[in-house]
Amino acid sequence: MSEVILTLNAGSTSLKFSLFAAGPDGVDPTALADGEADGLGDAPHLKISAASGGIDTALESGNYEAVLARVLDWIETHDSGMTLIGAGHRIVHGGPEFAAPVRLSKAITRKLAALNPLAPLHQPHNLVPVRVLSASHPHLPQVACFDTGFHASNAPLSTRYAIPREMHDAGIRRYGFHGLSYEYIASTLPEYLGAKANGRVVVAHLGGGASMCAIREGRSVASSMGFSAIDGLVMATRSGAIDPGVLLYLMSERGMDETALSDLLYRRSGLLGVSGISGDMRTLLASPSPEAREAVDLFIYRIRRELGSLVAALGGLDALIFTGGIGEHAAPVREGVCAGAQWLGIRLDETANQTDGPRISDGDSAVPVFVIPTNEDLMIARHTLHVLRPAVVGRARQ
Ligand SMILES: Nc1ncnc2c1ncn2[C@@H]1O[C@H](COP(=O)(O)OP(=O)(O)O)[C@@H](O)[C@H]1O
Ligand SMILES: CC(=O)OP(=O)(O)O
Ligand SMILES: [Mg+2]
Repeated sequence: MSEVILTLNAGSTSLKFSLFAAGPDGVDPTALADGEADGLGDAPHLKISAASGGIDTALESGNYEAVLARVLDWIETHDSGMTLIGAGHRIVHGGPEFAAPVRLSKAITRKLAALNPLAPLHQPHNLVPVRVLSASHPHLPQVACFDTGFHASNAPLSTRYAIPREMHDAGIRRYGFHGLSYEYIASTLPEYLGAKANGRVVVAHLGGGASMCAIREGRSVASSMGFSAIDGLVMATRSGAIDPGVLLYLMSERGMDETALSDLLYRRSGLLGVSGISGDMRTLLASPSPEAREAVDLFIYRIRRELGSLVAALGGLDALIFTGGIGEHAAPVREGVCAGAQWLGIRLDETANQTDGPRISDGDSAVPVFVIPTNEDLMIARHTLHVLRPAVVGRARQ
């Protein structure tokens, strides 16, 4: 009978999940299965991949209750004898109060729901499976793992906006996101960098949401995202950094209110807004349209500039890492970034870049450049086990 952890990463139209066997103390949990329910808005579809046999099927209902029930049913009826001992959730925002992973209670879940306006594209969706599981499995321990948590090591100065102190004290400050991804990457650095793993590293997490993080001695020093997951780089449909004066102008001259601005900044901008075609990097790279080319060029240009800023925060650079769907698979994007980083002594190995690395810098490069696949789910499973371990061990002894 193997004890398993379910990890969940819920978005607006998709629910990604993985199952890990807990394993003995001190040993990494082992992946048993992973899956995704997508098209939850219109054409719900569930796919589970497992060595022991998965499923790939349309769903009658896209509501989270039905989807989660189906996943739990698969776990319970699967013949490998799995016992679910806990669920770990990616929760995008921990606000000023939560940085370390925490076992969820009703009171904590309510506090996290109060942060919904800070991450409207993520937080409300992240919390739906928490409530669904609390209702269907009231005794199953659930753990929240925060995307903001890894950046708790940022120096106070780097978290501050130049606004009145009272506002900073009320939580209006930089947080940073994609922390589970960065923490996982930081944990793999010794394998790729040896002694340099403790040095100054910039990681570019380039996916639907995109950000960059400066890491020193395995800890976050600064990030391109701030108070919300809009700041910094160009993203699939998010603008990234924008002069706040533009927003004031749109309010006064175009009568745009909070709802309209939120829709603009989160859903109609970024690669989609500039190209007018798509927010998907694969589509843009394959498109002959000049607007698609310009969107990709802007994406790359902003990464180059952010790289300079993060190198300044670190006082130098010992390694550059690409991760996330685009970072791991889009060779032309990495090529563009590295071509603009020659001033740092970076030299690309074009052949290695075409085959996604892992090492994509050549022998003459002053700074090694790697492609490292991220694994947010494993990071959630590690945290969840760490939080639950005393309870799990306690229960086993009863
Ligand atoms: N082979 C590829 N070439 C270029 N872009 C890719 C490739 N594979 C995936 N991507 C891009 O990765 C992005 C999704 O990244 P991912 O990290 O999976 O996103 P998210 O976690 O935000 O859902 C999409 O823009 C997709 O086009
Ligand atoms: C924080 C964030 O942008 O997350 P995602 O990349 O999943 O959209
Ligand atoms: Mg992601």
